[in-house]
Amino acid sequence: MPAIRDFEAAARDRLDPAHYDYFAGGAGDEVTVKANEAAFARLALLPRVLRGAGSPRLGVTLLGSRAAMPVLVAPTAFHRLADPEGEKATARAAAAAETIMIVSMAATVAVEDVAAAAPGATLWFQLYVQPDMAFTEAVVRRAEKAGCAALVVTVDSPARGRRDQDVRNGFEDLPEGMRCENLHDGDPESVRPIDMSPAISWEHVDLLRRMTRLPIVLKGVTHPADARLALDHGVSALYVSNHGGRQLDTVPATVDLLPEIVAAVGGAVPVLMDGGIRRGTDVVKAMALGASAVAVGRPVIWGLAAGGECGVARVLELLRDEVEHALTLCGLASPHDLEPGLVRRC
Ligand SMILES: Cc1cc2nc3c(=O)[nH]c(=O)nc-3n(C[C@H](O)[C@H](O)[C@H](O)COP(=O)(O)O)c2cc1C
Ligand SMILES: CCCCC(=O)C(=O)O
Repeated sequence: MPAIRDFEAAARDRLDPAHYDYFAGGAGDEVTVKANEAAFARLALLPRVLRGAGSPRLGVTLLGSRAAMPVLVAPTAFHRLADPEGEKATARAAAAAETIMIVSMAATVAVEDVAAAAPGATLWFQLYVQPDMAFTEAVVRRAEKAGCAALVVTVDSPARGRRDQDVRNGFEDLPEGMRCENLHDGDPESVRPIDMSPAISWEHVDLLRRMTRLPIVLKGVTHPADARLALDHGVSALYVSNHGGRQLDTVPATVDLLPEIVAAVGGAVPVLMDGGIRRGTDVVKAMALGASAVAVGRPVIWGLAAGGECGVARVLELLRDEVEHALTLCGLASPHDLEPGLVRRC
């Protein structure tokens, strides 16, 4: 299969339709879901020629974690709905691609088991701060102990997104035999439901900062004023995301938000982004507009549903090859050489 789109088609064929809809869908009228991809199509690339750049090198280092390419695995929930091995398969594929996997707090395999299944994988842990801070701390300790190298705190979810298609499908809960294995405090018998709380505030970020030595990445920032506030609260990186259009509908496309956030951050910390990346050229555009790296959510799930670990490995390899090819055609030796002049709005 030569493109991510083919994996999506294969995943649609294989998945229970309600599960496909859960993975593919978004909030409200899915304005943001569509906008994320459409925005990349509206950006044109203006390559340079005769630069003698040679073959590009794709490696990046983010918060002390090394990745062989600037494409990370975004945190996504419920991988066992796509493949029986679930997050273990994803982690093995991420390790093979030598990239970073951000393990979701809502994973269907415990973070300890994900780490054990993929020795050598670089894992970061995504956290939904729970109002019970003692419980939150227990989960953070589990992630630290499992060897996760950063804490990605998702802040775009003070409530769950309203996803009409899930309501129509009656998709409310995981099937028998699957649970969110990271939602306990060390006692696997006591898995709790995820509590999305509107009371979460900057104070919780400060508490987390004091709680752990792990670098904190704030995921789901879209407003430049919040980007500046995040710096005041000592975060190690920002992650521009609208949750793949699954939380607040009609938030702008993330790639369109990047320039303002990057300007607000002024190089103080790395800026990651996700939303709508389906091609190597999308990666190049986002990085030209100032992203230090990007992440992919649904493409990984399509790979997992289509072919388990091999499917994810192939999706990551495809993206790697496409980024390398796009950089070559832009006359660049590295993603670090990307700059805004390479992108035109059309
Ligand atoms: C099925 C699914 C589950 C997700 N689960 C989580 C999650 O548990 N935590 C989180 O921070 N983001 C979650 N996200 C959002 C992703 O991290 C990411 O922001 C989004 O998928 C990026 O857009 P893309 O799918 O177009 O690449 C989820 C996204 C999808 C599609
Ligand atoms: C309670 C699991 C949340 C998963 C999530 O973030 C999503 O479906 O977008």
